[in-house]
Amino acid sequence: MKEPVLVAYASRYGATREIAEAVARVLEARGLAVHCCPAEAVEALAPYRAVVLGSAVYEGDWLVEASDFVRRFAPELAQRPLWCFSSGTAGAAPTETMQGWTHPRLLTSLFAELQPQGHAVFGGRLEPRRLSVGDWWRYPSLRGVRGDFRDWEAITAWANGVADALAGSGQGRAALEV
Ligand SMILES: Cc1cc2nc3c(=O)[nH]c(=O)nc-3n(C[C@H](O)[C@H](O)[C@H](O)COP(=O)(O)O)c2cc1C
Repeated sequence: MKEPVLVAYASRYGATREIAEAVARVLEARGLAVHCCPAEAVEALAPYRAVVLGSAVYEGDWLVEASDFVRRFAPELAQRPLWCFSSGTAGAAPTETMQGWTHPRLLTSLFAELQPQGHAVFGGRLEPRRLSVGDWWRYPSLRGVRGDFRDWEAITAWANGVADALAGSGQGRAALEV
């Protein structure tokens, strides 16, 4: 059996974890061995043939667990096919911070260096009753924005694109964007 694909995620309230799990299920259904876990739990990339890394977006950036993952494993990530996805309310929320958000600010240079095969931005989930008091008060412009904006069809299609690329050349250079 080929080495597994790692699906690593950073998630504060579970929405991004569930997207990562859906991506992992699609890859598994396509016959790939997959390991899906929180980014901070990954100790080495040596066992993996490819990496899918997803993070929730908070105040315009990825969560620190995902940024740390990229910094910790930059040399190994440069040697493997890498796909990234972000989950946020961008597009669904009428706030300046979120509109037009596409890439994590702090990671722009690292993204240029690592050249992921694709970076998808998926709608996330924002349920005020789930938020910590800190998050609720820290981001007043979010008030009034609520709902589950995750598009499972788009997520499944993107994951199938990742599987296609891995099955095709073994490296999959095709850029996949949603
Ligand atoms: C305090 C706070 C800040 C947020 N900032 C952004 C943002 O800048 N851009 C965005 O698209 N979504 C933003 N969101 C929405 C979250 O990214 C979205 O709810 C995401 O799906 C949460 O994922 P999680 O449950 O995995 O943590 C923010 C949410 C909160 C509570």
